[in-house]
Amino acid sequence: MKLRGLYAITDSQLLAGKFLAYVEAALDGGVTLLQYRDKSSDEARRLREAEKLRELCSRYKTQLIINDDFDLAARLGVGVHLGQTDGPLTPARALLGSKAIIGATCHGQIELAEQAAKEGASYVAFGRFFNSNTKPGAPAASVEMLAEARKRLHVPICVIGGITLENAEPLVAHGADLLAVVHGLFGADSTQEVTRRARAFNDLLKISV
Ligand SMILES: Cc1ncc(COP(=O)(O)OP(=O)(O)O)c(N)n1
Ligand SMILES: Cc1nc(C(=O)O)sc1CCOP(=O)(O)O
Ligand SMILES: [Mg+2]
Repeated sequence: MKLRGLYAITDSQLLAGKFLAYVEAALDGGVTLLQYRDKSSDEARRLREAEKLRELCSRYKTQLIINDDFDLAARLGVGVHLGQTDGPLTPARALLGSKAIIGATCHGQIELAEQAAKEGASYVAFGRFFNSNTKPGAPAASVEMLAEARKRLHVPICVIGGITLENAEPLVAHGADLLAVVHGLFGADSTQEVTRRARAFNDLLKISV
């Protein structure tokens, strides 16, 4: 099945004290991929939280992706997202198996995406498209590049970086399959608002949940 939909990404600071409640609210509104992104080195907590997310995802039939750490992904039997400095795709694919979802960061460079697709990436991620609270220093990507990438690539295209309900539409119109969002989804005042936003992102992608 082609990967398309809302790609929710967790943020340990933003979700402090409301982690599982906000994640479940998002899943309730419809999430195709959920990424566990925790940049700390507290391995025991990371394992505990990832296990809880795996259980939640299995209840909501959502695919869990671990950021950076393919050993943790292999331990849990889930997918992984790898940046340009997080290790090569080929051994990750060998470790996780042919069915695992493996994503690759490609910044604003179509050549990186072509290479990642050749090495077996399940989706390629371009960004940052807008100013991002979560990762302000990420390299920039443009809508023109996205349109060109759509013509050249046959793998699902994920977009990331400062995406909100207000600015996502042109990205969908220019070929994005997956909208990867932290603040624009979880930076909400209530669980009800998280669910409403998730549903609205799915409406933008014309996905019925
Ligand atoms: C879906 C998605 N796209 C891009 C990234 C960024 O990955 P990376 O460049 O490795 O940076 P960190 O997230 O690890 O700080 C991502 N995580 N997810
Ligand atoms: C983790 C990440 N990677 C990016 C990239 O461009 O590669 S932007 C980003 C942060 C996404 O969070 P928000 O939706 O809050 O901007
Ligand atoms: Mg990374």
